[in-house]
Amino acid sequence: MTLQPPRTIPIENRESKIENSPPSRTLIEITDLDFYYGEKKALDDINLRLPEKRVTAFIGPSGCGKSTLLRCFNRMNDLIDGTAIRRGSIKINDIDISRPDVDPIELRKRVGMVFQKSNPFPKSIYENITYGLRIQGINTKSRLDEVVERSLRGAALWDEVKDRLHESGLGLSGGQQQRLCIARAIAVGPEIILMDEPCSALDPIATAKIEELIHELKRRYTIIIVTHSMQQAARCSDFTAFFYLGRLIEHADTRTIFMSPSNPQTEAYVSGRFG
Ligand SMILES: Nc1ncnc2c1ncn2[C@@H]1O[C@H](COP(=O)(O)OP(=O)(O)OP(=O)(O)O)[C@@H](O)[C@H]1O
Repeated sequence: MTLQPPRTIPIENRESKIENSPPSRTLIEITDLDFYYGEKKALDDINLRLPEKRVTAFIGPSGCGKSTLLRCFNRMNDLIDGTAIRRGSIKINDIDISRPDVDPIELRKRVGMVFQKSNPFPKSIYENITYGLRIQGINTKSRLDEVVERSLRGAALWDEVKDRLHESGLGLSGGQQQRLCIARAIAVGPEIILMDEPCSALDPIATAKIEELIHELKRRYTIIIVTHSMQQAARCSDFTAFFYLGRLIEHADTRTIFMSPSNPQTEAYVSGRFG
């Protein structure tokens, strides 16, 4: 007897039942977006609306443009020479984020990012969290203490580190470092948190903690997560967008994408037949 891989990912036990949640307004609106690296088109005619205080997963095979689109939301691609949105727009709260009067530094405070590999600064846990506030000129100890505690609690890390706040962030485990990076993003008061394969370097226990945290964070933040793990998308997202060769193939609530996708390419990908 040959064991076949499951054709669909079981999502019956997910706590996140969007069917029972009130509808959420659109926070990010992407219209007719074409994005280029030099002469290479990496995103082709993307139209997508992402709801506030929900988790949206971006899935698709390597090179399909997931990270590129993620980096458009906080204009991180501006840091790469030769990149350009040549057509279309991205609006957050109805404001086109490419407008010349939108300051990318301000934008990145509102749209925080957590990367594949955790990247704490080589500083104490306390300094990691307060760094963004200090460069804004906030130096009052009581205020910084308050933000440190709130951010670490928000990232489910406070109990593990409250007695070693002045030790190096680099002394934490991989999973703790990733939660420290989430706390650092939270500290500057974002609305949106982008996560680019945040668990790909973590073991299953650390991954489960981050997924649990994502579930908590969506009460206050809009989360977009790029993941190669179909199980992770099924477990922790409310909506899923499937990309292929720079195009958005299908976007729907996660249950629909995994249980009854309308596009045959989506079906083939989520059932593990390609990718
Ligand atoms: N800095 C860059 N310069 C030129 N081309 C790039 C750059 N970054 C990405 N690309 C190209 O853009 C396309 C989309 O890449 P992107 O990294 O967004 O895909 P992805 O779906 O996130 O892939 P992966 O799952 O492997 O991370 C690919 O063809 C890639 O080679």
